[in-house]
Amino acid sequence: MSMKSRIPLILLACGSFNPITNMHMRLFELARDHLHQTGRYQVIEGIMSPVNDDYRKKGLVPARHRVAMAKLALETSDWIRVDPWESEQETWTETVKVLRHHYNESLRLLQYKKEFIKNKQPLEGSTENSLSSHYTVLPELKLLCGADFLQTFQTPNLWKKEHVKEIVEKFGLVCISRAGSDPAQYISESELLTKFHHNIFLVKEWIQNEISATQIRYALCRGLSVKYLVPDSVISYIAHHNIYTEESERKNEGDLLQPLRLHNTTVSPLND
Ligand SMILES: Nc1ncnc2c1ncn2[C@@H]1O[C@H](COP(=O)(O)OP(=O)(O)OP(=O)(O)O)[C@@H](O)[C@H]1O
Ligand SMILES: NC(=O)c1ccc[n+]([C@@H]2O[C@H](COP(=O)(O)O)[C@@H](O)[C@H]2O)c1
Ligand SMILES: [Zn+2]
Repeated sequence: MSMKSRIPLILLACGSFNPITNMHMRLFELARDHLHQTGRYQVIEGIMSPVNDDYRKKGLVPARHRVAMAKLALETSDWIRVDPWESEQETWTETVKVLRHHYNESLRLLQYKKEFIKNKQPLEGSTENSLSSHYTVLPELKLLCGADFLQTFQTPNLWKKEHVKEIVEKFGLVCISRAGSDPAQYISESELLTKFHHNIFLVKEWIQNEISATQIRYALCRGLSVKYLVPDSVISYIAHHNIYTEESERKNEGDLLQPLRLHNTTVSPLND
């Protein structure tokens, strides 16, 4: 199948990125290679979506810093970008709603492109960038994650079952192996994941790279080097703004994650 006749695909990674590490960027490269090797897909874009501050994870520094660091790190990529939409919402947004947002955005862009091709002239409000990828069929959007993320689907009150269903049924998952996690086992233990396993791509990383953002923050707090684990531009940004300190590490200490607060209540939210 030629690249042209393949299904265009966008990869979306949601997470704290506190801070972005080289491994976060590797996830995209590994996923793209894997999907291209299936012979069915052409990956046209990668989107990294740093979580909202209201997620309340321990040590989570302000989103403006996490977005700025991710932008610096991704300057060397010609296909992955950071999208601040999720981080700019008033509160934390459930991941399925982030997927819906980006899906609607790709739909809007496609309609715009079709109009453009029909009229052969730019429409109002256009940017050159918005026309950069030349697909004319609706791309698929898949959630990109590490194997530990898949494991969290089993945590009580963290995810709504109907959301997990929508993610694996409507969108799909690309999951990269991570030491200590066995994604094939999580799938086999879940009736829902087993039902939609054809839409879950498991990617084995043979060159294991156990970088963790938490360990990076700990090293920074102790004044240790994180060179070659995080891009130099990010290291300079962290030093310049003195982002990771013992004080920043205490942020949200003892707080419940926002999804646990929301899903623990018996009253369901109105904006489902
Ligand atoms: N070394 C890794 N191997 C595979 N997946 C990873 C790795 N590091 C991060 N990921 C994935 O990247 C996404 C974002 O993760 P996150 O921002 O939590 O980074 P992290 O390194 O896991 O940070 P933390 O240690 O704070 O949890 C998640 O889907 C996570 O599974
Ligand atoms: N119910 C949900 O939609 C839900 C629950 C828990 C985490 N998440 C998302 O998963 C990601 C987890 O990030 P961390 O691995 O950094 O904690 C975040 O983007 C967060 O918003 C979503
Ligand atoms: Zn993590």
